[in-house]
Amino acid sequence: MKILTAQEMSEADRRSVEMGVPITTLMENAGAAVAKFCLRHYANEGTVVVLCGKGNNGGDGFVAARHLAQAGRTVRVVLLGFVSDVKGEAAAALERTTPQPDVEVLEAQSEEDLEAALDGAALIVDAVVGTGFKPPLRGLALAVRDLLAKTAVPVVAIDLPSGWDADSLEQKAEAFRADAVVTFVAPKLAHVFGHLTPGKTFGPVVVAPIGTPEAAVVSQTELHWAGASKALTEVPRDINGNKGKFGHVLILGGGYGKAGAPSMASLAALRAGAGLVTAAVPREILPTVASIAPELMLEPLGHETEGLSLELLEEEKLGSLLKGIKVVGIGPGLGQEGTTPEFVRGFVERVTLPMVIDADALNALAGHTSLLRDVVKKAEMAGKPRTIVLTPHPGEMARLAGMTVKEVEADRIGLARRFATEHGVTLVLKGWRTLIAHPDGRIAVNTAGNPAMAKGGSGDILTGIVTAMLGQHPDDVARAVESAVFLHGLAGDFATLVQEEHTVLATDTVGHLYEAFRSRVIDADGFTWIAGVAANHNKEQG
Ligand SMILES: NC(=O)C1=CN([C@@H]2O[C@H](COP(=O)(O)OP(=O)(O)OC[C@H]3O[C@@H](n4cnc5c(N)ncnc54)[C@H](O)[C@@H]3O)[C@@H](O)[C@H]2O)[C@@H](O)CC1
Ligand SMILES: [K+]
Repeated sequence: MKILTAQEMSEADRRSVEMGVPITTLMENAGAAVAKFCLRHYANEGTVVVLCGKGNNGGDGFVAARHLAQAGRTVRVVLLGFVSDVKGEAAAALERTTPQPDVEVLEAQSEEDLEAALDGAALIVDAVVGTGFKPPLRGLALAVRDLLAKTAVPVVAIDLPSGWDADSLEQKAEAFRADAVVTFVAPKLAHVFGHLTPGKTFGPVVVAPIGTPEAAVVSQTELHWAGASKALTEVPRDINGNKGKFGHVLILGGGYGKAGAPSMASLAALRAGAGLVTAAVPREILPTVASIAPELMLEPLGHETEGLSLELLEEEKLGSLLKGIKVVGIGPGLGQEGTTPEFVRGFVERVTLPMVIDADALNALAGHTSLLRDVVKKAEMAGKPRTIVLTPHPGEMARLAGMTVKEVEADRIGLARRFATEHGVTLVLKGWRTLIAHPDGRIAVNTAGNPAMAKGGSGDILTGIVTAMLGQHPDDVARAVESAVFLHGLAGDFATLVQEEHTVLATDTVGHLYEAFRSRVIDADGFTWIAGVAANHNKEQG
């Protein structure tokens, strides 16, 4: 599912018309979708107040009002202006709505009018402005924003909360409050980079199909939504699958006082469906790591104090370590003692298995990233392309790229794309939002996860999940990595729903992976949930 700019959205509208789907149809489908969402997710009694602007966003509101009235709701349409100001498609939609007996239409001219109109509302639909927003918010819309801020009545925004700039990567506080957003055709940048309620887990942001032909949707942003790749995990596992088929993966990590990281990565790899997981860790911490799960197999590495010895890179030692292994996750808790960094570089050079490089293994590559480009090129020449996935947080990215964290955060999309394409690797750049940049330059944006996950261990379990997904889907690297990142965030969302943002531990998140796998991003109405999947799943489960 592509992520569009407002410009690309209006071009999609234009192409739709050229392809025989008129705006009237799009508006009718849009309004009907909004009404369906409201009827399914919000209380089914009390007055629905539909706040309408004079443009087509308002037009969607008129259509939604008609459907809500036909479903038996008492509906109050509040126009910010005069009916005579409404033109074109929106005016036609208003015509189709006004004969409804239970739809009253008020023309609001002042804050008092608005206050009176909102009185007694059980649900508010924000159809004031959508992609036609020209900042800054002005006139009566300002009064509406302030009134909505003072009420707790649920607000469903059509297309965008009014005051959101569709193309913005972060939202300004001037926008209308919204508890849910129903947008159309595809998410816009604001839907995946903004967040409804700053500091709280997402409200629902859903994408409704409205009949726009697929061919009409063209995007130059080269950005798409990572959640669509979850479909990869929704294919029932092969009934005559076996441990080997689902991949035997190796987690290589651990060091002095860092038994937890490889333990968590291994546990997460098991929970994410790997057939077999072996943890290769220094001898001293082996019993501790083994205690995380009896299902885990162990391989002793050298001694933690002097770091990993280069002898481990010898042919037969490496051969026996990697016997039967499909994918390696290297780095959790590895440390940087002694020869460890040199070991990591030697490992990346010699081992051609798909690998996920995280944490201290990433630090070992800082200043040596040309090694990545070289080994990828060498493998390509040999006709056996290599799969290398890096999973840096901004600090590790800064060291890898030789920049400051501030510089990394200043242009996350550009940097991720450049690094991935220049080195021929898949780069998972963690943060808000986590980006998955593929070697071909395409970038997926993850919209699952929440601040509760900014805690020790979160990265280790992501490494485990990515490693396990690659082991199960070696021929679909892009979607294996995208689904792993999305499932990781989704599990964190489920954990936060039953706990609280301060208390969730990385191992709790692992414990909620089953809900993440079980949930669906497309609901019974055909709406795609860009955000709010966890809450909706729990609601649907009743
Ligand atoms: N494929 C799609 O996305 C479709 C889009 N449609 C709707 O059409 C909308 C776009 O319609 P328009 O282009 O007519 O524009 P909008 O309706 O989004 O915005 C124009 C209206 O917003 C007001 N406005 C603009 N900036 C403002 C500001 N800073 N402060 C206060 N008021 C402001 C204008 O006065 C005008 O009333 C979309 O958001 C969507 O809801 C649907 O009708 C059908 C298809
Ligand atoms: K709106």
